[in-house]
Amino acid sequence: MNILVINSGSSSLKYQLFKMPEKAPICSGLVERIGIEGSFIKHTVYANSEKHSIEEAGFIANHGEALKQVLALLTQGEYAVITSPDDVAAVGHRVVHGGEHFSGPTIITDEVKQQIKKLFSLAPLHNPVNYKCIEVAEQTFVNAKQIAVFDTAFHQTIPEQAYHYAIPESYYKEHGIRVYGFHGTSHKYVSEQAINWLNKKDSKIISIHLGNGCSITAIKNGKSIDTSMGFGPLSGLMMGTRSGDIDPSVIFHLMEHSGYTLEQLSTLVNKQSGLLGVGGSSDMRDIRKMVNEGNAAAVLALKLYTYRIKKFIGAYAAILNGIDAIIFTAGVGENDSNMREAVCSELNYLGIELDPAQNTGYNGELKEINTADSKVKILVIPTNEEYEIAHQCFRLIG
Ligand SMILES: Nc1ncnc2c1ncn2[C@@H]1O[C@H](COP(=O)(O)OP(=O)(O)O)[C@@H](O)[C@H]1O
Ligand SMILES: CC(=O)OP(=O)(O)O
Ligand SMILES: [Mg+2]
Repeated sequence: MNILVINSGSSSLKYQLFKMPEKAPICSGLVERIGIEGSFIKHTVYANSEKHSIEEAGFIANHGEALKQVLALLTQGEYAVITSPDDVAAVGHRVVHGGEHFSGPTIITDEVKQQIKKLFSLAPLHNPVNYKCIEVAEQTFVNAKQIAVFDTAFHQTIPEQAYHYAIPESYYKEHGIRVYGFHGTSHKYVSEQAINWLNKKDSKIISIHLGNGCSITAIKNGKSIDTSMGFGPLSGLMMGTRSGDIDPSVIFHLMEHSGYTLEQLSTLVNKQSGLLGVGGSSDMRDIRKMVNEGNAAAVLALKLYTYRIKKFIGAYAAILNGIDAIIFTAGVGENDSNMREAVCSELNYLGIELDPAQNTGYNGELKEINTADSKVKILVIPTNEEYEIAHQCFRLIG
């Protein structure tokens, strides 16, 4: 059986087609820099233990356009892997916000779609796009099962003291206002890899997912016990275009004294802040280039971004009462060695010591980048949300 997985991130669209139960990828690909200059698609086909990739550059304005191009690559031309829509038995969709309703992989029905729709305003960069991808997949793969796997699911184990905001209980009970947490599929996947690597079940791990969206999770014995994103994927670390933590007084102030509307405020903190708002680009590669050219705004953006991660590592070391390993993953975490070095500097008090010689020449596989004496393992682990989603879908329907 073939399972196609569609993973829409805020700046990217990733996909993989797996042959199950072998868990063998037939093809994989990604569209990057959606909506900003320099968009491109990379499509890789695996056959006879070889892989062939093609890359196409050209501005891609939104996720709808990206998905259209992906479907064309899957079904047409030299690197097509699907001859009939019925080659695909199931489509696994990453859906970012599952709210209170979903704690595991779920067959998509009209009712499920309505619930995903209700959460649009809480995950404005994700749920609308996830919904759109579901509709396109339903029209394209008419006979396939459509399955949603939610970012929020892995964080269901977070205890009350971490998920309850310090507002009256009725807001939780009646309105579902609590920490949900996101990037759960990624934190689950990389922490399981780390636990295998450590060969230790009673583990204390800090997983740092730095993509366009960024979050950090404290994981004790394989279970999420706290995470930096909250009611929506907006709080915590500084991100590509999102502010991360901000005192709500700022919002009240802008409403009261500058006449900001709800929509303007949402746009400000979701789309115009973070690396883009402070440094001038949402993409860390651009920020690095600007820093090298001496751009002061980009230098400041990098400072804020790094500082916030360090602060959370300290907090999570405290709630875990120790750390066995920290994990760097996703676009920035996997590719930006300077970021890893800056985050780990002056954390020797916590037993975190990075080895600069190990921190270079990353080849896309799990790598330990700490010194031999470091008490804490520092791991770079490529995330694979698509693999985890395919696995969960297969368990549901296989
Ligand atoms: N070589 C690189 N060096 C630094 N940052 C990178 C590199 N490659 C990708 N990135 C960063 O990773 C981000 C994309 O990460 P990804 O996890 O794919 O994002 P998404 O949140 O859309 O899923 C880009 O916006 C960019 O900031
Ligand atoms: C939840 C989230 O921010 O996801 P992404 O980083 O893929 O945009
Ligand atoms: Mg992502």
